Amino acid sequence: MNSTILTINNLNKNYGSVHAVNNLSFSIEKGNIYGILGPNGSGKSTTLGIVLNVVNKTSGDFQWFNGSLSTHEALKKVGAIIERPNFYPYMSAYNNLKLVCKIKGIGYDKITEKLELVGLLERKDSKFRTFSLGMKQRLAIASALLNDPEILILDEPTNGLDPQGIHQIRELIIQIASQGTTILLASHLLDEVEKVCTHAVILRHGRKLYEGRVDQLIASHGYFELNASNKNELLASLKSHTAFSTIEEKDGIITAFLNEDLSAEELNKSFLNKGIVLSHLVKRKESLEKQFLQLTNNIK
Ligand SMILES: Nc1ncnc2c1ncn2[C@@H]1O[C@H](COP(=O)(O)OP(=O)(O)OP(=O)(O)O)[C@@H](O)[C@H]1O
Repeated sequence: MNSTILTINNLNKNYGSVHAVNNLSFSIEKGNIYGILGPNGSGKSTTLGIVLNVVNKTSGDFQWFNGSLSTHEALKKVGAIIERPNFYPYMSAYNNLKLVCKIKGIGYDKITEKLELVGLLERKDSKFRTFSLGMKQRLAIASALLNDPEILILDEPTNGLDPQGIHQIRELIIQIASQGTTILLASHLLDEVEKVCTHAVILRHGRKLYEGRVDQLIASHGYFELNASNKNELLASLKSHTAFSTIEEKDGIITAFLNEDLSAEELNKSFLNKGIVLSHLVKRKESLEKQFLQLTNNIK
């Protein structure tokens, strides 16, 4: 069963003449891993800052947990790392987390469990300053999880890390999600979102270019864009066709995503046999990278 963690409606943020977030709407459902993907300056951090109440919005609104709680109360169920981890360098990992618990007013009982989750239990007595960048980031994740949040928010979680550190953080994010924590991360790396996320929101100049499942964006078998004068018959036929996973209708065009190989000729023939005459039929197959580049470079 789905439940909504966060809904953003027509959100805008202006910094002087810079429209950093432009009429942005999307929602986050429980149990998924969301990636906000976009090049530098596309408004990712600003969006995260607004929903975490550290940046003031210009207009629009957002709602945590269907509006059942005040933003202040809701944020107690949110774990977030939006800046470089800030711990005391000469204090141990364990004592740093103890301090976080004190500040947040939560018990110490989760510290060991979270250190183990991020693979730092053996290093719990080491001073923070002796940690690699990747370990520091993992400690920050442990810290953000101390109160068992419903959702973990990460801004560019692998920035600056070496390949091994990047791999560890990505695996960790997937593991945390598998235990039921919803994840929202911002990244400018397409392959990161592709590898880690189930869902993506793609931004450019603060505007949403795509929202949906990553596997549909990848659409490895491609997809058809279709139309017919008898649209209802076409839709019904597509829905009963086993080759398609998802069927969407937008701006008068039907998009049908393939879950197996099917040529345009075969599809056309099977529709003709059913008496459905197509007015539009295009098969598309694009790599996520190509789509991302198209989305981020070409669309105004
Ligand atoms: N405090 C600020 N004052 C003025 N302009 C800002 C401020 N913060 C962000 N901006 C501008 O808003 C736009 C969006 O920035 P934002 O940091 O949200 O993007 P981003 O996608 O997170 O990029 P990056 O990964 O580089 O941080 C950019 O043009 C940026 O210069």
